[in-house]
Amino acid sequence: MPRIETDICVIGAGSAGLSVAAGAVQMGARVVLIEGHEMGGDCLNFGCVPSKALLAAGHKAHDTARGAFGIAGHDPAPDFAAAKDHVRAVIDHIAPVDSQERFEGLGVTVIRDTARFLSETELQAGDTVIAARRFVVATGSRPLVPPIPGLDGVPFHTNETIFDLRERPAHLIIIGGGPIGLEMAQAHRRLGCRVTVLEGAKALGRDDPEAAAVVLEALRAEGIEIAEGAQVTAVSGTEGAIRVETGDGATHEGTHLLIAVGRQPNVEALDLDKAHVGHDRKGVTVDRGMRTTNRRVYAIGDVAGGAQFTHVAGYHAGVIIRPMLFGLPAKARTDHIPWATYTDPELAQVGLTEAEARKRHGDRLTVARADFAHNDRAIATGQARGFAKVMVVKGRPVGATIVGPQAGELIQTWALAISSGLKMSAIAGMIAPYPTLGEINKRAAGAYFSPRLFESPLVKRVVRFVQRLP
Ligand SMILES: Cc1cc2nc3c(=O)[nH]c(=O)nc-3n(C[C@H](O)[C@H](O)[C@H](O)COP(=O)(O)OP(=O)(O)OC[C@H]3O[C@@H](n4cnc5c(N)ncnc54)[C@H](O)[C@@H]3O)c2cc1C
Ligand SMILES: NC(=O)c1ccc[n+]([C@@H]2O[C@H](COP(=O)([O-])OP(=O)(O)OC[C@H]3O[C@@H](n4cnc5c(N)ncnc54)[C@H](O)[C@@H]3O)[C@@H](O)[C@H]2O)c1
Repeated sequence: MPRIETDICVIGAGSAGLSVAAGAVQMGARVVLIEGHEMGGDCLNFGCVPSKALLAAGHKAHDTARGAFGIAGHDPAPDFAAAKDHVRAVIDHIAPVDSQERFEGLGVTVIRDTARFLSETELQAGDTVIAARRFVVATGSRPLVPPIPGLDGVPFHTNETIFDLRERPAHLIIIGGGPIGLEMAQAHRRLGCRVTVLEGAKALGRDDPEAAAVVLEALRAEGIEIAEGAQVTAVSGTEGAIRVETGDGATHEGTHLLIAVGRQPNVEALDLDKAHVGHDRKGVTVDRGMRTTNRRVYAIGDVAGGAQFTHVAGYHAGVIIRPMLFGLPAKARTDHIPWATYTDPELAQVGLTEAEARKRHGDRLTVARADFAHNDRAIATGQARGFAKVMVVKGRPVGATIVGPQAGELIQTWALAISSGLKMSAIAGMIAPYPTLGEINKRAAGAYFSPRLFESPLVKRVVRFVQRLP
């Protein structure tokens, strides 16, 4: 049996594994990368990339249909299969960056097979045994398929199959009102499908409720039916005629079904027990340095059971490079991680939500806000709905929520402020070009200072005193 001795063995060529492999090999380590399925993992093949490409097609159809500013809209008759061609073309465009050829060109040994541990220091992929100084488990997650009665006898889609569907579903029922469910709901609605979302609790339940409400109102106004508190209890039917029953006694009928109720870590195939790597239902158990219960083994990205985003997977990779390559300590932070849901309007968050900040900081919290209704660029472009609010403690932001146009871009100001410990004065003192959507951030910072300036008796006394001077 072939045997490889290496410095670092990475399992999984998704966002997390690719980032660590590319970084480590370019800094001089010998790296083996093992991938059992598609290079690029979920984000490229079944996640971020296809979902944003499909949303882009949907947004284009919507804008064409709507018209505005004296320009007539017209029925774009969206070609569903052509939209899927766009999705495929986008994946193909990006794929070379994540490809086996590119990584081999960097000097990584790539093995295309499923990996499983043999012991604390060795694993096997295909017929090759790999012994490594350090292992990185970056095996990601897959869609959770809940044990709903009847589901095993009904055809359904997940994020792993929905992007291959080339015929437009007449009526798509989506179980789950999280980011996957709602992004897919809007993309399909705008491409001409009828869409029903069945959410067992609150849609976008991890986000600020006030901001989530803005998104939900916009989606409902487009004709997407969103039922909250609608836990799915039974599914029946065949392709083209699906029936879904919910705990509130309602029955929903549609032609296609998408399951989007969360994720499940990919741990089963790894034989983690043989390596003495602890794990549970949420994923591999890690400490703040992303180290598992076996000190030679790290776990990063979705499989580590924390926030499940591509940028978090990349961040984890950066955190473990320090100890693995340089023997230096490193800990992952979570207080500065942003995320965005790419519906129209977008919803973005970094740090604490208002409710979390209130719970943690009580009366020390100030919430500063600004509305897109007063942002001249948003008004000019007909996008003046939504707001930014910033949670501030002792003059520094501890969280920010933005719902509105380009929220995923705009949140980056606050992501920088929180990750670098900047004060609100840094944002208030920044000059933003006029007229930009980004002015909303400066305005929110200004809103933090205005009561302190305009409602302060001390300020007024000082001003009156200075005015008496010659
Ligand atoms: C529909 C959808 C939309 C999303 N949109 C966004 C978004 O807009 N922004 C964002 O930040 N995040 C988004 N995400 C989340 C993002 O895709 C994940 O957080 C990210 O892909 C996690 O990267 P990862 O490397 O941890 O795992 P993955 O990308 O899942 O990669 C893990 C890899 O490991 C391989 N593997 C598993 N087990 C083994 C084994 N035993 N041996 C060998 N190989 C193995 C798998 O085949 C896979 O290629 C989205 C997810 C979905 C599903
Ligand atoms: N824009 C982005 O960054 C983006 C986009 C998509 C996905 N993601 C990542 O993927 C992860 C998974 O997304 P998701 O939307 O699948 O999961 P999620 O956990 O965020 O949402 C799933 C929803 O399904 C509901 N649900 C569960 N069981 C149900 C049932 N039987 N009936 C009705 N509703 C039920 C839950 O209450 C929940 O609101 C996200 O947490 C995120 O990390 C990110």
